[in-house]
Parts: sequence; C-alpha cells; structure tokens
Amino acid sequence: MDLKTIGEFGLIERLKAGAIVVPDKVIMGIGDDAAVLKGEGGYLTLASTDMLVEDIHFTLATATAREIGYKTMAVNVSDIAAMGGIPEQALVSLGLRPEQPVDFVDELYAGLRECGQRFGVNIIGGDTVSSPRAMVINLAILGRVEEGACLYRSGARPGDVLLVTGDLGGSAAGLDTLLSPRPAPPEAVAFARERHFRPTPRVTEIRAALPAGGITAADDISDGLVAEIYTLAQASGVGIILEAAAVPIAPATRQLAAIYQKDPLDYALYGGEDFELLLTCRPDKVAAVQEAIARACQTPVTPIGNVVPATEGITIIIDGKRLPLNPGGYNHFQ
Ligand SMILES: Nc1ncnc2c1ncn2[C@@H]1O[C@H](COP(=O)(O)OP(=O)(O)O)[C@@H](O)[C@H]1O
Ligand SMILES: Cc1ncc(C[n+]2csc(CCOP(=O)(O)OP(=O)(O)O)c2C)c(N)n1
Ligand SMILES: [Mg+2]
Repeated sequence: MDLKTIGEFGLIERLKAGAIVVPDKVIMGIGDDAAVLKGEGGYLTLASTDMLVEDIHFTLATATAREIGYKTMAVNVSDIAAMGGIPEQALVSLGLRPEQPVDFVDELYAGLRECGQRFGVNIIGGDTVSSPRAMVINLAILGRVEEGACLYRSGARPGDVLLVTGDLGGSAAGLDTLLSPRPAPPEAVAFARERHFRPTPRVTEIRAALPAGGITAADDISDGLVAEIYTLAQASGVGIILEAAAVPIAPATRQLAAIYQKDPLDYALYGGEDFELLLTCRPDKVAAVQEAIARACQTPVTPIGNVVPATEGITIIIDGKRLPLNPGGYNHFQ
C-alpha cells in the first residue's frame, strides 16, 4: 500500500499510535493545530510545526525569497492563533542546494524576521542541511495561552454559530495569477498575491475575541474552508450547515474568478491557504465577539453557518436548497 492510497490524513492517523510515551505534560498531542502542554504561571505551552517545500508550496519562478520567508512564519503563527494563543519562539530548519545564492537565504530570513517582528516571534534556533533537489524550509513554533482559554477543534456544540474571519478564496486566486498569468486589473492581482504570499495570521483578532467569551472551537484554514469544516465537525462530533451566500469573498477575488472562468465559491470553499480562522461561537455571544474584534482591528467576522447534531450531517445551503457538502480540499499525496 502506498501513501496515495491512504492520503495525508490516513497517514497521520497511523502515526498517532504509541506516539506519547510520557503523558504527564501532554494535554493534546497529535490532532489539533498545535500540541498543548502543561506550562507555568497560569499558561499552557503551545507547540506546532509546518514545512514549505519547493514546487509544492511555492515555486522559485514565482515567489521571492522574502515572500517564502514571510509566509513560512505566517502559517506557523496562524496555528498558534487557531489555539487562541500568543506566538513566541521559532526554530527554523533549512534544506538548501549548494548552488543557492547566499543572498537568497539572507532575503528568506528578512521575510521570516519581518513577520516574526510583526507578531513578536524570536528565531531561537534551527538546523541547516543540504538538499539535493527541492528546497525545504521548516519552522517549529512555540506559544502560550491562558489555562482555560485554549481553543480546540473539538469544542463545537449544536446550536453554535459558525464564523469566519476576513474573506476567503483570495489566496487561490493569487495562485492562479502566479501560475498562469492572464491580463487582469493590477489592483486585483496585487490583492490576491498579497493574500497568497503574506497572509495575516489572526492573532490580534482571536486575542481580542477571547475575553468576550462564547467561542467554543477554532481551526485555521490551510486546506480550504470545506476541508476545515470537515475536520472541525469530525473532531467535535457535530454536523454543520454552511450558508453559501454568506461566505465572504472579496471583490478582487470575484474579478479574478471571472477572468479565470472559475466559480468564486470554489476558490473560497476548496482553494485553501487563506489562513483565516474558522470559529464556532455560542449564539448569544456572536455580537460581543464581533464587537470585541471590531474594537481591536478592521477584520470582519462573518457568520457563515450553524452547528447541528451529527445526525444532520454536513450540508450547504445554495439557492435555498440544502445539499450534502462535497468534501474536498488540499491533501498531500492525493
Ligand atoms: N509526521 C507527523 N508526525 C506526527 N504528527 C504529525 C505529523 N504530521 C502531522 N502531524 C500532526 O497531525 C495533526 C494534523 O496536522 P495538519 O493537518 O498538518 O495540521 P495543520 O493543518 O494545523 O498544520 C497535527 O496535530 C500535527 O501536529
Ligand atoms: C506552487 C504551488 N502550488 C500549489 C499551491 C497550493 N497549496 C500548496 S499546499 C496547500 C495546502 C496547505 O498546505 P499544508 O502543507 O497542507 O498546510 P497545513 O494544513 O499543514 O497547515 C495548497 C493550497 C501553492 N501554494 N504553490
Ligand atoms: Mg501541517
């Protein structure tokens, strides 16, 4: 049996067995955006890692070293945000071809530091090795969250409202403009490429929202909204109704979808790499959460659906009809 058969998530399921040998400090191991460990001073410790591989996550033909660095830090910070946490420390590991210019690595680190500076993350170590072919950059991140405030994927309950920060599909639209350039309004292209290369991890948003209370679960959108809805629903043992018309899509993303003859909803549902937060919230707290985030920043927070009992399944309302939500999204190996 090869990896294509079981896919990325089938593989991760297998890796869980026997992984924890000293459970004392482990509150959450494999299975959420970050691992959760017992910490000190009223805080839990968060730990996560994400890797970017040449020609899978970026191509050197379309991405600058600075963009690759920025994005590597941002996607990791996003995993800490998805736990409700504050990012703090990073370790960076590089696999580089010997011919790669030194300037490239300098710029990569400029990007890493730029994003690190923005979110208060130190680079405290890492590893450097040669790689015969694809370039690889891995970042491991540590953060912290107050005991009792940590947000898991498993906390959603029937009756909760499904919320999403920002807007969706911009990153996928940006990828189209990079991989197959077509004549398009420069502002739309710039917007979408910014979404693709410099996503904003939603730390400010979630930190502002937590004191309002009522948020029951969180997950960041790396593999696509639908993939994360399935992940969250499965972890929480619930069903979901997604309201297609409510999914926030920026005008620039719609413009590009028209140019690429794509359905903008497809970008938003299946594109991935938006690094927005998918949240569930008790219905009586939605307004308070929205107000708390509005006080802290400009990022919109949009209700896009409802949590229902698992027996109702995972569905989407399109044009007034409730249909099964087709699973899909990014899966390494498939
Ligand atoms: N090779 C691996 N060994 C152990 N745990 C892994 C491995 N790959 C992924 N995981 C864990 O599986 C879970 C799901 O991973 P993933 O879907 O990549 O999360 P995310 O989308 O938040 O990065 C996480 O808890 C992650 O730490
Ligand atoms: C050249 C190129 N092709 C395709 C993509 C799209 N893409 C690559 S990985 C990915 C999903 C997210 O990456 P993953 O490693 O699964 O992140 P994680 O879920 O671990 O956070 C997407 C949409 C891209 N960014 N660049
Ligand atoms: Mg991952």
